[in-house]
Amino acid sequence: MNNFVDLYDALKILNDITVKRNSKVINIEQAFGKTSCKTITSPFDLPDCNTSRMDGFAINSSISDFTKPFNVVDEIYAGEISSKTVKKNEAIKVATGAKLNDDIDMVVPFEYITYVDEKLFLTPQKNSYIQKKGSTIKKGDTIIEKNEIIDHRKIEILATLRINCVEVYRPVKIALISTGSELTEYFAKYTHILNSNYYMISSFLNNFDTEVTYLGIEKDDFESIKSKLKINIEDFDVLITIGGTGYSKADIIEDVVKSLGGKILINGINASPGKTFKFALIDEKPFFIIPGNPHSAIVCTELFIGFFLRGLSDKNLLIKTPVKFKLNKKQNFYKIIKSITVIEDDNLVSYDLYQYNNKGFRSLTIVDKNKTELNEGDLCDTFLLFYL
Ligand SMILES: Nc1nc2c(c(=O)[nH]1)N[C@H]1C(S)=C(S)[C@@H](COP(=O)(O)OP(=O)(O)OC[C@H]3O[C@@H](n4cnc5c(N)ncnc54)[C@H](O)[C@@H]3O)O[C@H]1N2
Ligand code: MOO
Repeated sequence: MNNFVDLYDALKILNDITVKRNSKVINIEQAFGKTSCKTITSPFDLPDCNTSRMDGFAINSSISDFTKPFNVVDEIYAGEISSKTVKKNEAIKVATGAKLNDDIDMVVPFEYITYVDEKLFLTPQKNSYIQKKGSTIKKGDTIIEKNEIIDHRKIEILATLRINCVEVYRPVKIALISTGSELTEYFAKYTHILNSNYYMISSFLNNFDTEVTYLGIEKDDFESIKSKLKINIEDFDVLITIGGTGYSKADIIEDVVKSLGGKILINGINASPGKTFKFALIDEKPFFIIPGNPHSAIVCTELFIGFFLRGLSDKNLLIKTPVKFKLNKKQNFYKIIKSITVIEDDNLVSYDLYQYNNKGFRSLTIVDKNKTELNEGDLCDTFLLFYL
């Protein structure tokens, strides 16, 4: 009964789990928040030739005499290139973004020109105002790493590089099952307990790249739970059940996992809430067994499922923040607090959710197992979820 897995070992186990996910090719407009399944490199230098950073006159300063006037031989706009070569004291009127031939070594911005007797004089510049070929990105540079989550900044670069499609992982397909003979879906049925955990978990999962299928409520009964899992294992990447982790019912889930040839890797942890959380692999598929108690269900969903889903692409998931609350707790057990992490005086600090119900990172604060007393200002591991 007491072979709890240490909380940090449990997180490590979850971090090492990989999910086999199929891929699909999508247009970059749909790529925000998706995970690239390939490394993408640049097909060419960016810019692909020298370009002007300013509106002004492009010249070959090394052969020109600035005490003499300049002749304008051509005019070009952004993206255009001139067929002319600039000779001594010749200039091409250029717009920002115009392409420059190799003989041009300086652009004199419009602010630094004068006309004397309608003749154009240019003031030499310290800065060349030329963006060099390949200075932003070199051909072959990595633009997006394998397993990187694509954002709008990277999408802009992909578009500039004329890459309009990317291969990304399909959303993680998750099956969700509530267990408990006492549960109901009907809001008006007051004789039963409403399946509120379903709303919590499904809305949480919708923040990730997932496709969630709700498979309904099953009674606390070995055969019902077993057959529900058995017929669905093949179609999903991840399975989640809620409830039935406590001492009266735990055997059912454990027996179901064993009867399906699965292996329980986490059978309770030394943390509160979360003591009865379990995790198994069935046919190599991750199976999260979340406690039914709603407070515990929230914490376990955020920490274990959130950690797992984020861990599929992210590496550094925990940061240290000072807390703004105190508490006493029992030794040898971690305490997990639903917190809100905010910026104060340029630093992140974590408040107990019930002290600070406002804008900030939804987070979990992990109070170390060795502590019996936590004071304001003490540093704790913090798992940041999302900013709301
Ligand atoms: N003798 C002991 N009993 C319990 C212990 C213990 O150490 N010794 N641990 C407690 C802890 S900690 C937890 S957590 C719960 C785990 O219980 P289960 O996972 O088996 O959950 P249930 O018994 O099915 O339900 C508990 C509670 O939560 C309600 N519930 C369940 N599912 C949902 C749902 N989908 N939506 C809303 N509410 C739900 C359920 O009706 C019960 O009220 O065990 C303790 N017991
Ligand atoms: O497993 Mo219970 O989660 O300690 O609240």
